[in-house]
Amino acid sequence: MSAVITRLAARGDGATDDGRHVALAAPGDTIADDGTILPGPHHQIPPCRHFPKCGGCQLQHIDDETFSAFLVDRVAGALRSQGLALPEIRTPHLSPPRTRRRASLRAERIGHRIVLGFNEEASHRIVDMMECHVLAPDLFALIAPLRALLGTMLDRKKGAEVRLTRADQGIDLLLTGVTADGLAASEAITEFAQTHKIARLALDDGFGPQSRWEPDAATVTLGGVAVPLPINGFLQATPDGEAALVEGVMDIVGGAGTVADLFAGLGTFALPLSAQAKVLAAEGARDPVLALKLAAARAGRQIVADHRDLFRRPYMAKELSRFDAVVLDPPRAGAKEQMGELAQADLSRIAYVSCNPATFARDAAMLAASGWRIDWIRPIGQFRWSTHVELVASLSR
Ligand SMILES: C[S@@+](CC[C@H](N)C(=O)[O-])C[C@H]1O[C@@H](n2cnc3c(N)ncnc32)[C@H](O)[C@@H]1O
Repeated sequence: MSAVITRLAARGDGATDDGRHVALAAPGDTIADDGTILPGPHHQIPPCRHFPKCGGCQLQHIDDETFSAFLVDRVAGALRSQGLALPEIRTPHLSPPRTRRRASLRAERIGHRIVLGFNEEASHRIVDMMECHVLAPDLFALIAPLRALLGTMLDRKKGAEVRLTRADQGIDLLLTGVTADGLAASEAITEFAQTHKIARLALDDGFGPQSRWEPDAATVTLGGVAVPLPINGFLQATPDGEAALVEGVMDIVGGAGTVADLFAGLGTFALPLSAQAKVLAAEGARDPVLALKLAAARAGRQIVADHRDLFRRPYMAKELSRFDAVVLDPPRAGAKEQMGELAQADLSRIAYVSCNPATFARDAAMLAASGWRIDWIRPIGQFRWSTHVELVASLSR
């Protein structure tokens, strides 16, 4: 019996109403008796030759309308599984193709060749990247030259990791698992960095990252303030994704006079907020806290940066009650340890930014049990064509 795909499952497989999962099928496709996928109106031709082998994208075979619906479904499904009523779910933001400004790639020597790219889907094998429809052009332009550079420093037995992040001054590169001893290696690094106008090139051979090239201190501008960019510092994946998240957060807590920004990183939200409000920015990693402190002081922004592990030492309800509003943007694990105190705080507004709908829904259910309600949620598809879903949510009481 042929069957029709009616939705996408969480991992991106097409699913029928009777629970059959079919890889690479889109909603509206028909599955013939012999398993052939007969494309429907939402099935598009994947733009990249590496799809579906490359683990960077799982959903290039669906159109944007279906990708948006997938993001909404993932958020709604997570809320339902916690028994939460569905709030208004706003139209998702989708990052356009070729806008990703940070990426973590793998490299390996195979025979005389250096292969460099994302891992294959569910595998340790690397897809040697010849084109990419998600990386921004300035990041992709470095792929071929990086193969040549890695050829001079990659050990035959070991793989390497290549992290690229766009700083204000150019691309910030971190190469992990390579050795570059001796004059020839140093000269190769300098020549590469000069030729490609690299902002910083750091190497980590197992003893921590060491900067080998940084003619001007690398910075990233957040909320109009240049912040020193730590090696391997966290930035939202795309500039437009960051803007959509900041817009959502400002919408929720914009008028507040005092705001606590929990899991603040380099100040993606704290810095724009500090143009009008006094901000407490709490963050568990030392380097971003120091960077934000320095940048805020130089710019005369009213930010107190607190180096604090919010899993082990969450803020107490009494401390949070001093603020008009709270912004939180925890890692994928969510912020369970902080929720009990947050739920009890004398506050009326929370902006919750999440990179994991499941932990967001769990945390929101803890808030809902104390009388908080979710006003609206906007899914954010920063990782275009991937199953990675982010969101910004407004909670109040
Ligand atoms: C998703 S990032 C968000 C950073 C920032 N809000 C932004 O948008 O750029 C999560 C942040 O939480 C921090 N973090 C992770 N575990 C933490 C903990 N236990 N306590 C405090 N911060 C933590 C990470 O270092 C990271 O900066």
